[in-house]
Amino acid sequence: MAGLSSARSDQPIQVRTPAVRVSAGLVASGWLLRRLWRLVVVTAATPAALGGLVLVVVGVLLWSASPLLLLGAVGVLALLLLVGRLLWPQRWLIWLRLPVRSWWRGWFVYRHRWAAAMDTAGLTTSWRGTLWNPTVLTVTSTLSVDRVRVRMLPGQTVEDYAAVSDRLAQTFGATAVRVHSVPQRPHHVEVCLLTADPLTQVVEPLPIEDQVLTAGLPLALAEDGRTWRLQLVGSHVLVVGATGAGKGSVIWSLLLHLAPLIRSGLVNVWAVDPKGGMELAGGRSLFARFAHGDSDAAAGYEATFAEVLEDAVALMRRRQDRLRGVTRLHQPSTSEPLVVLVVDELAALTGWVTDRTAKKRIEAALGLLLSQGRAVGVVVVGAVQDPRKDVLPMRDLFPTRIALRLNEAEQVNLVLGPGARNRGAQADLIPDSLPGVGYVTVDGSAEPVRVRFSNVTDQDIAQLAAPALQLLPGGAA
Ligand SMILES: Nc1ncnc2c1ncn2[C@@H]1O[C@H](COP(=O)(O)OP(=O)(O)OP(=O)(O)O)[C@@H](O)[C@H]1O
Repeated sequence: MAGLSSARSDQPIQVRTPAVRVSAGLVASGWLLRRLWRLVVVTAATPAALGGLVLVVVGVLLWSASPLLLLGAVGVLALLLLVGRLLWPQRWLIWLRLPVRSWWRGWFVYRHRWAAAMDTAGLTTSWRGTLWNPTVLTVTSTLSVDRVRVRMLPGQTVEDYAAVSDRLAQTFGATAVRVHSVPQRPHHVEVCLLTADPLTQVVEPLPIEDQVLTAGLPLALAEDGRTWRLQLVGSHVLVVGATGAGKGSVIWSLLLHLAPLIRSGLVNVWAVDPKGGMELAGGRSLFARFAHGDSDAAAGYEATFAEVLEDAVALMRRRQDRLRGVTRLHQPSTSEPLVVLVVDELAALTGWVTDRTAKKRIEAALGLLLSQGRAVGVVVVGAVQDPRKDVLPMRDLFPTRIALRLNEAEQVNLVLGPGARNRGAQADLIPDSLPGVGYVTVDGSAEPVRVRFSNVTDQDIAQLAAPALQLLPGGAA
């Protein structure tokens, strides 16, 4: 063994492998093959490109048979497209117009200008003398937004793209750019470029649906044209907005979609309207409890609110006793409905209360409900104008937060969470002319979504609160 150790040499070991010499022709063919393979993959993965290719091949075949045949085929195709558009406008849009638009904008707007745009936005990297660009993976267009999925360069983060969103918007002629991470794809980022704003139009109440407690309540339209749904079971909802921002439309949209469930007994709404009942009185017939303050009450104006909240805490505790060890999330039923505590002006229960005893009772009850209520089917939906901590100390206990028009830029992060404004939630820049427009964040998904809540008119409210019409045989009311 001693021989082995004495065999060690102090000479450096040769670790560099000898260079393999490859002919230039081989390298060029390899490069060409890779490019061809990529073209095949991209064509096969893009229905519009595949369809275009098939059309070109058929066109060439027909032309070689007879030019007249090609002309006839083009005429028939144009007629079919026209009929399809008239008879099935939705399918025409989804199957033809949007794929073609995605393909067109993908190649001629984004990939065409991508390298220059990345360079001027500072998103390229130089490494060992080569300039590297993030890669565009896919482009999907709707009529109002282009979603560009990008593979980031090593070392980049989603925040790097969010920081230059204004530059990207200017480069590609978009009205705004939002940047999202992609779940389970840490190397990818989704850059959403807004080409038109569907939220400048007033949104009519969306159709009433069954199963909204599981699918989510369709309360608003998102800027990408999709319906935004509120998952109420298992969440508390905070709505913040300056005066006239449209907080009322959020609460009334919610009540509109809950109304059938209230009538069937699956949901109980307890309404607290500290503004003397001015805002919610129209929905009185829908509420299991309605506290609006009484200026003649012996115990004081705010004592009624404390009482309702304490009753909700007592109910919550009874449910906790029953459900302990049975389930971790209560499922609403007619025997044990979801209790939705709607508070129109939370500040009147927290910051502005003068009666110190009532204030303590309210704060204790609200804190208990917000920290323990959602698992047992007691949820709070609260609206407030001012999100500061001294007005609303427990705002972090709301998993769903909605920021309508706000007065100051600093308020955005207070409501939606740190970094929300950098990610595009500019709630302080929402104009007065767009009530009901706001940004929403839900715990667990970092990106704020821009939406417009449906506008519920006084007429809708009057109909909503009217007792359900009894249908007589033959359909007459
Ligand atoms: N989603 C909406 N779409 C269109 N108009 C809306 C919408 N929401 C509210 N409005 C209009 O904006 C105005 C103010 O709305 P609303 O009363 O709901 O605001 P608010 O935030 O509750 O204000 P305040 O705090 O002063 O009560 C109303 O005239 C209403 O018609």
